This record gives sequence, C-alpha cells and structure tokens, in this order.
Amino acid sequence: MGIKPKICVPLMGKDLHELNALIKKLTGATFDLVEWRVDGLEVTPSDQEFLRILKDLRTHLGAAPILLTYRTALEGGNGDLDPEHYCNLLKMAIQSGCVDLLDVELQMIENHYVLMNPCLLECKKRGIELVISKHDFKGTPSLKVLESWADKMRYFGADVLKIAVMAESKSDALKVMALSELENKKSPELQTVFIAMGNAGLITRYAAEFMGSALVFASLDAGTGPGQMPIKQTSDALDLLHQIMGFEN
Ligand SMILES: O=C1C[C@@](O)(C(=O)O)C[C@@H](O)[C@@H]1O
Repeated sequence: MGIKPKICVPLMGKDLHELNALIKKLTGATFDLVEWRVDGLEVTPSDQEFLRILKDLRTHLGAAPILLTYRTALEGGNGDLDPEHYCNLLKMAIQSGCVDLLDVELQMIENHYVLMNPCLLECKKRGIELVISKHDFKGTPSLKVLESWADKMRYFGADVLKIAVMAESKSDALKVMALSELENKKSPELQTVFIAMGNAGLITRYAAEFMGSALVFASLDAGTGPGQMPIKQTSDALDLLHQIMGFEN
C-alpha cells in the first residue's frame, strides 16, 4: 500500500496494421506499460510472422514495457492453440528479448507441467517477470478457492499473482479485496493483481492502491475485460485515491 499502481493498456488488434493504429492512439496518454493480447490476432501467425509483429511493436513502443499475453478460450480469451503451440509461442516471446513480463495461465502449468516448466525457468533466467494468471468469467468462487489459486501461483514461482473473477454482487468485490489483504501479507515481496470484473466489481479497479495491486488494466478503445475503465478515468481515479490516502505523488 502506498505505491501508485501502474497503468497497463491492453492492445488487441486483428493484425499488425490495427495494432500500429492502436499504438498511435496512445500518444499523449498516461500509461506505464502495454499488454499485447496475442489472441486478438484474427489469424494465428506463423512463427516468423509472430516475431515480426512482436519486434515491430517493440520498436514502436519505445521504452514502454510489454506484457505478453495469449489468453486461451478456456480462460475467456480468443486463443485456441493447443498446449504445445501455446508453449512454443511463449518460448519465442521469451527468447525474442522484446518482452518484459509474460502471462502464463495457471491451468496450463497445472495441466501440462512438464511442457511448461522450461518456460517458467527461462523467464527467471532472463529476468522476465512471470505473471501467473487465473480467470473466472462466470462468477467469484469462495475465498478458500481464490486463496488456493494464489498459493499455487506462488508455488510455481510467480512474480505477479493475477486473478480476475466476475463479480455478481458487492460481496464478491469485497471477497477479492479480502483476498488482496491476505495474499499481500503472505508474500509482501510478490506483486498482486486481483480484479473483480463487471460493474459490481468496479471498486477493485478504482481502489487498486488500497488493495496493494501492482497494476490496473485500462482501456484504449473497447476494453478487454468487463468493467475496465478508459485510461484517463483510471489515471484520474488512481491520482485521487493516492492523494486521499495521504501519500505524495
Ligand atoms: O487478465 C486480464 C485482466 C482483464 O481481463 C481485465 O478484466 O481487466 C483484461 C485482460 O486483458 C488481462 O489479461
């Protein structure tokens, strides 16, 4: 608590042309990093094409760190790669030297550990921040279940624990806030991003600093998650909360 969360802008373009148009729109916006949602591509790229796009994004984004995410359909994304191809894509991203943070889905690690473990180790070796993520777009499980996810993320060596669940009521949002307090106490050295998605969970995006969240996803055009706020509104809300909480900018 007391550290203003970073603003992460997801970029979901159907091809390089659309991605570059999105990057142009970032000019003058307040943000700290971008998330390239690879599963936003209309056509699954060949290895060469994937690397070409990634390198191009790296060049156009200048110093802004890149979080690379390939969200599978199982976790609410558009991705339909099988585990071998998912792993191959992440490996290419790691070896490209263009990525600062990598999202790896907890379910992939749990279900395909032998395949995925070298990816996790390679991330560590290269100093890429490992974001282990879990999503539930249908609802918010019990606090016990949420805690068990976070425990597994820690066990698999996450630098950032990321959980996004759909809130159907205010008590779901409060559950996610309670989770953040528990988990940040358990491992203060790790970063957390806990989101209650949807309108009932909006407070978890605005109150990210209060929850000790490392970052907040904010939208450029259409958001990539229910309840995601536009960049300007996110930045204003984070500034205001930072002041209210009595910390200096
Ligand atoms: O996992 C997340 C969180 C998110 O779903 C959101 O609701 O802000 C947006 C996604 O792009 C990101 O990968």
